[in-house]
Amino acid sequence: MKMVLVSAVALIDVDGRVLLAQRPPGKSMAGLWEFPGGKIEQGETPEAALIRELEEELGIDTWASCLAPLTFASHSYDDFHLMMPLFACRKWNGTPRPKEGQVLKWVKPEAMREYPMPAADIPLISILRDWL
Ligand SMILES: Nc1nc2c([nH]c(=O)n2[C@@H]2O[C@H](COP(=O)(O)OP(=O)(O)OP(=O)(O)O)[C@@H](O)[C@H]2O)c(=O)[nH]1
Repeated sequence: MKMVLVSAVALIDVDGRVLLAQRPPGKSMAGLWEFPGGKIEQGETPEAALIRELEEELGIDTWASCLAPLTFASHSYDDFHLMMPLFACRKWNGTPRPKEGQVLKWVKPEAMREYPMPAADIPLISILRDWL
């Protein structure tokens, strides 16, 4: 099966809330809430992919030294297998703004179950809750 590498991040604010982004209509898995991030390009590190995606999607800057490996998702969808490292990040420059039509929401880990997420993300919720 095709292997897709995606790098994702739990951005955590001073109140311990996590940023979720709702996938816009027209995209695959539209309407589901996900962690910011995206596909890792050829020759790119997971950290570099995230730094690039955070600028493109949210207009914020962060650094590899602020990205702490937290856990990962390994999940088979119908047409591909997703391998997705999840980093945690508490420090960045700028205020996250939806640059690609997403809806953004800061969510307490205890409330994340109320936000429908992609199947791959479901096991990550309790890990994040226990860790925060
Ligand atoms: N960023 C992100 N992607 C996720 C999460 N969970 C999950 O299954 N994915 C999947 O990983 C892929 C992310 O790639 P992407 O963000 O570059 O997706 P895209 O919409 O540009 O491309 P696509 O339309 O081919 O899916 C998508 O298939 C997305 O559904 C998550 O929490 N964050």
